[in-house]
Amino acid sequence: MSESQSCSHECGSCKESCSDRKPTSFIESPHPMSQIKKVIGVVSGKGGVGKSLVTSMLGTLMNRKGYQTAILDADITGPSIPKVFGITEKAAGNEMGIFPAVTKKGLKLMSVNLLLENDSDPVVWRGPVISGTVKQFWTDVIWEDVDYMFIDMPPGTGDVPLTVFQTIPLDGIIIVASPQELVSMIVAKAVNMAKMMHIPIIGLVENMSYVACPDCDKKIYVFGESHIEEIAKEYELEVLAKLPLDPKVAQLCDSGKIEEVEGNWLDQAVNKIEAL
Ligand SMILES: Nc1ncnc2c1ncn2[C@@H]1O[C@H](COP(=O)(O)OP(=O)(O)OP(=O)(O)O)[C@@H](O)[C@H]1O
Repeated sequence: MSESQSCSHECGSCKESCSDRKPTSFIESPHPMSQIKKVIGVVSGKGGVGKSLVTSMLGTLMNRKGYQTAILDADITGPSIPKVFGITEKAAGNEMGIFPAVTKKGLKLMSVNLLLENDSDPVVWRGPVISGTVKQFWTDVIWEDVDYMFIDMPPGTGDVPLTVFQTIPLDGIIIVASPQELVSMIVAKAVNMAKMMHIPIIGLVENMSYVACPDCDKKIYVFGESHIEEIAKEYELEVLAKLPLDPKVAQLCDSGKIEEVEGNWLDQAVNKIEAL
């Protein structure tokens, strides 16, 4: 019920129970010189499942299709995006803002590793400082003319993913999981967090799903049969891809050449993103 006839509509001064109270939005505006059309978060319930790989491959594929593409590396304590693209130079900036690095094929990137003196310097920062840095990657970086921005989210459901969900207007998220995670409650936590925050889930990607035999192409399910279809059904989500564990892909990541990746595993995900 509305508090009184004399409601000022300034919700900060009214009681929590007031029915006219509007939910507080923490969404931040990007830099005034930025133009960003769609923003997609790439999320995982825990670390090391291939979230950065999926982010980099999706960025590469959208860029190959002719879209202006960017990656914001929000994984502040475990940044891996510059390395897989072979970027070693530091970010430049002036009084107007910070400029993202640009890869060989023209993808724009921002990561904490572009700001640290040495790539191996640890980020020993408190949570609010880490969250503040992610926010600044959105507000202070000049993201000119971007059709699709992918955000490599920090793993889990903690403080920093929460900040990203609250401050950056995401058009949707893709959840990446390994076969082992799909039999645990970890994926469910990521799905439920997105639902709580009203962020649309574009779909699920299973990484390290199988190994293809180099001689006969037979799929070997090293971690047992996949459970992704059951999870997708339970949460009414779409399965976008099943990525193999592929030594060629690992080698491209290690040598900073992810933009040379081949394979059509993520085609369905790309189509879904284009249709957003
Ligand atoms: N399908 C795959 N085939 C080969 N190597 C892979 C595959 N997926 C991931 N890797 C390798 O596994 C390592 C971890 O992957 P990645 O950095 O993408 O995980 P992550 O989920 O982003 O981890 P974190 O959240 O800890 O940053 C990387 O060295 C990557 O090259």
